[in-house]
Amino acid sequence: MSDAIVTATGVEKRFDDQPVLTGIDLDVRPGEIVLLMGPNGVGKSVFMSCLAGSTAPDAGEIELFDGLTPDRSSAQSSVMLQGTMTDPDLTGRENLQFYEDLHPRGTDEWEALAERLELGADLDRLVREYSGGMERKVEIASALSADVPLYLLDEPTAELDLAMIQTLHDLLLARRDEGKAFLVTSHTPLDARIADRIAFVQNGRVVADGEPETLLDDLPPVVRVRGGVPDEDRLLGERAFRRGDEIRGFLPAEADVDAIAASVDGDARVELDPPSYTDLFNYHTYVGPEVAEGKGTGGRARKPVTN
Ligand SMILES: Nc1ncnc2c1ncn2[C@@H]1O[C@H](COP(=O)(O)OP(=O)(O)OP(=O)(O)O)[C@@H](O)[C@H]1O
Repeated sequence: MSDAIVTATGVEKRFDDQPVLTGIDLDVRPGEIVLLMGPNGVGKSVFMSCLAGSTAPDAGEIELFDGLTPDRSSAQSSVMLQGTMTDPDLTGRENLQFYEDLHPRGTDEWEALAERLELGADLDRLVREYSGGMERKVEIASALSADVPLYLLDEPTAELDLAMIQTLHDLLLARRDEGKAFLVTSHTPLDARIADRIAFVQNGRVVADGEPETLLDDLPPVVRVRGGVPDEDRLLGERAFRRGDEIRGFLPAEADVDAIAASVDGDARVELDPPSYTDLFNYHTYVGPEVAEGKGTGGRARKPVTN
């Protein structure tokens, strides 16, 4: 029997006959941080708003806690949906107080959270004067101030600087250790550091779901080439992932490092490298197992990330 507090099965959503979600399956259990990753526009926010009860799926089922629908469980979860939480004509403090009053389990913990997020000095300014990152901090402090077992956070680290991302990670990990559950959307590989599980969304469904270490172990070998350009067809996918004069790519099953070394200039260094979270993101977003198995052409979408 599952102890999941979020169970999504076959969730579908289309807009104007344009399919966005084509059958999302996902569970979240108490005391875990689940990261929902995928490139821009893949449907992460649409799925989150289905879980929040603000968008109705066209098909599939969503159960929260003991068989509740999203609209009947809103008191037990706290939701941060991008750009929908603040009133620009109120100050940061007024926005935070409003959320405390609005949410059935709202608390005044937003004051401490605002300090942690270094927003304290700006709390009495109008939100319309805030930067994108400051507005995001108000949304984060609002969502986390409710004392609930489940938090649904849509791209909380977007627009935060690296130090703030670390602070937010610390906040989430501390609550996770108290048994709280988080579903967090992201396209920042850095966020994988705090994930107990990562689910990758592609073409409207979850294409990989597992513990980060397991997902890393399941990747094809990663090869790093420095100071030379290998024949591109020696690496998986249409594109290798370039950063300066360094190229990273995934090794096809039939290839070996020596074959790649033979295809580059004499001075170039070719070596296997342990996979990073960025490699993991690139693989599930831009390459995919169908390419590794020789069933596709790769280059799923847009540009790979290199940080
Ligand atoms: N209300 C709507 N009406 C029509 N199309 C919509 C609506 N909401 C979302 N979409 C479309 O659904 C798709 C998925 O959008 P969504 O915001 O969920 O992507 P995302 O994965 O969260 O992307 P990002 O990482 O950029 O936030 C997009 O093509 C978007 O244009």
